[in-house]
Amino acid sequence: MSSSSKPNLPVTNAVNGPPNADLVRERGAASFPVRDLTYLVYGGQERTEHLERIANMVASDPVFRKTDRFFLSRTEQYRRSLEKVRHYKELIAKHNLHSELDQQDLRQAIDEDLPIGLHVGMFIPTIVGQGTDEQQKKWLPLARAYKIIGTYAQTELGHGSFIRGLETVATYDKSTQEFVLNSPTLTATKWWPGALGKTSTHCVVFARLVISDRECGVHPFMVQLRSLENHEPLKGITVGDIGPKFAYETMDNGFLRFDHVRIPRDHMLMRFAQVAADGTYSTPPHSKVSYATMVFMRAYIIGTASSTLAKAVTIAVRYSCVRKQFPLRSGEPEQQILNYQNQQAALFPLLATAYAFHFTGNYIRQMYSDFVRGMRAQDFSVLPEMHATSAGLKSLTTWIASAGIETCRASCGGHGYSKLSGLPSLYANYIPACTYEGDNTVMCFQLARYLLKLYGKAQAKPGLRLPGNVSYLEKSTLLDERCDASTEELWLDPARQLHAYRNRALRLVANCANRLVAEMQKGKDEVLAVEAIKSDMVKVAKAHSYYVVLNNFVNAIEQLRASGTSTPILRVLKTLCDLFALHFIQADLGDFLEYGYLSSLHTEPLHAQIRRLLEAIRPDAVALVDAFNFTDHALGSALGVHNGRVYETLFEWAQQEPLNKTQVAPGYHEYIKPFLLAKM
Ligand SMILES: CCCCCCCCCCCCCCCCCCCCCCCC(=O)SCCNC(=O)CCNC(=O)[C@H](O)C(C)(C)COP(=O)(O)OP(=O)(O)OC[C@H]1O[C@@H](n2cnc3c(N)ncnc32)[C@H](O)[C@@H]1OP(=O)(O)O
Ligand SMILES: Cc1cc2nc3c(=O)[nH]c(=O)nc-3n(C[C@H](O)[C@H](O)[C@H](O)COP(=O)(O)OP(=O)(O)OC[C@H]3O[C@@H](n4cnc5c(N)ncnc54)[C@H](O)[C@@H]3O)c2cc1C
Repeated sequence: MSSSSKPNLPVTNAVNGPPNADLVRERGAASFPVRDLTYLVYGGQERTEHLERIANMVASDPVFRKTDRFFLSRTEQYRRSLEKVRHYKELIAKHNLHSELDQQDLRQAIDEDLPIGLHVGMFIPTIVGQGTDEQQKKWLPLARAYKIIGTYAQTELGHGSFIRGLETVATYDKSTQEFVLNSPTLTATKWWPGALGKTSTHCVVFARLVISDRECGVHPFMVQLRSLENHEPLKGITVGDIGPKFAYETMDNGFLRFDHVRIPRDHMLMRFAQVAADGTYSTPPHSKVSYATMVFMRAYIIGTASSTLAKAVTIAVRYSCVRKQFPLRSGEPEQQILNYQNQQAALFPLLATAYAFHFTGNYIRQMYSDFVRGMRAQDFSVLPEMHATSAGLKSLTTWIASAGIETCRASCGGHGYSKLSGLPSLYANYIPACTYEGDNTVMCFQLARYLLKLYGKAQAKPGLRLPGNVSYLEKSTLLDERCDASTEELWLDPARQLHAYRNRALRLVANCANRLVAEMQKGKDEVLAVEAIKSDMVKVAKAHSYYVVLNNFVNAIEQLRASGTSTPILRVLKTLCDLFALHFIQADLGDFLEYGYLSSLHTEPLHAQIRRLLEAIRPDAVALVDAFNFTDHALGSALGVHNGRVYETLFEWAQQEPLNKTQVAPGYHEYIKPFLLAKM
């Protein structure tokens, strides 16, 4: 064999050998029926089996392979994702997967940021939410059949968070009944929208509507960007990719400029606000109704925090079961690293959180459906609650999931740093969720503002009834109450756990409100007073959102109990719920100690109970991650493979590294050989 053409490495087929014995043993020792928990997570046996059929179909299809993704250039990754889009469409036709739900299941199984994500997730929902019946009739069939591909173009170079600051203008020309779209400045350039750069033929553009020099605020407009014949940009449109990013290589986030581009009047999405032919403007029934797609997307993002964190935890827990370091005493076998308390303390709260967020996802989905039902009947009364709650939960869940993935990566030691662990790319592709669809901090201000307002109302009008999740704001007497969990057992009482979270949230709201007043008494107007309490507002929003997550977890377990769920499943869910509740008190202990809600009388049993919960979860840890039911394809990780053949898989996958294609390194002749062979 020539020394430079082929690697001198053993050819292994060891990845498919017998499963790792430790994993097998742990799976055999679970305290609950794993399959039943899987059914519970995915909505029943039938639904689980359906999802499995789709996941297995995807996992066995070479077009959807992931293992070589780290060796592809950006352009190759983009092309590959387009190939996946084409195949996705072929499979829909071949397997008759025409329902929205089937297609969602298929995309979820493909598990990649495809350049049709924005088409499905925001372009179509905006037509549905903001278009008139005629507009929907015109564009939805084309969009659903992928005869047009669209995106959601709102953010600009100069503004993302401050939507009212957008600079793109749509000026109504009464004489031709057209809007003239223009990007008057460099900072008016649309910047960031996914799939805008190279893929989309159309987009919904958010622009400030101007009629006869009158500013009418930001509205959505349907604009064709590229020819449907040859994909060339249309006249007056400058469009392209924004260049390299932290990750997200499969997505062509784009820029877009308009040079006096004309679109017909009926291309403004006019379900709520209208411009008549003569230029008469009718205002929408709620000033923020055009922001509804963002609310939808935030609700969707909350739902995905659980599955993303669950993936990271699955990888880390399985690997920690296989990985061994150090005997406890000399001569003894080495320990699985999952036996170490520190490893459990890092991973099990995240495992508990993945389950907690699952129930938060269910909750927000239900809240969103109720909200949409109301909106269809022109009832916008739930919008403020929906907006504030989803803004807060989107922030909390994405922050925790992002930090959690990194914790999982670090807990896998050196191999966690390998891209083959799947964790670096999971992290890099997930973290923009803290920024897109509303920067998390800015979103927290929205929730805090809502809470402060309600608190003020409740103070001004005793007896006022507030909606369920915020009803604790009515009860200022709660502020005088203290924790009475002075034993480990008492800390397992859900009522006491919820009391602690409610008390903390109310105290932070009340403090913020008091500080606001104090700032105003010092002479600041309300705007500047708010500026002086902004970091506290973030804490308020987080505290309330923690309470909502815990409350839903506790309620979900109660409902499961009432519906006859088996004792072993209830027991393990209760243990997870307890760990979630107690871990996040421990993590923010200062909040609870600062105002004397807790003292060392309570913190000692709290810490002790947490240690007991970690021990309780240990024997079920593998079963609990198995219950998430991810395929190896979905995890894309050599460390998280179901059969636990971690080292074999790592070794085999590493052989694909292009540097290993030759025995002698590229560059050897130019750069290494000269000094190696130089005369001394
Ligand atoms: C739904 C459940 C799930 C169902 C599952 C179904 C599955 C469906 C399939 C989906 C498939 C999807 C695949 C997708 C894969 C793609 C992955 C994601 C890709 C990334 C997408 C990223 C896209 C984007 O980022 S788009 C751009 C997003 N931009 C933002 O979010 C900007 C953030 N800024 C704002 O929202 C606002 O400007 C804000 C809120 C910061 C301030 O607004 P403004 O200045 O106008 O208002 P204020 O003066 O501050 O407030 C006035 C008043 O209005 C209230 N308010 C503000 N916003 C809203 C709102 N949205 N709704 C209601 N009310 C609002 C505000 O609170 C104030 O109220 P007051 O009472 O006066 O205090
Ligand atoms: C991967 C990715 C995909 C995206 N996809 C899309 C898309 O498809 N369509 C689209 O339209 N957009 C998209 N965006 C843009 C995204 O929605 C915005 O970047 C996001 O809303 C944040 O806005 P910004 O960039 O203006 O941040 P900025 O608002 O400039 O935030 C910068 C910092 O300033 C702080 N800050 C901002 N305002 C305040 C304030 N009032 N008080 C205190 N602090 C403040 C923030 O907390 C943050 O720390 C995408 C972005 C990314 C990263």
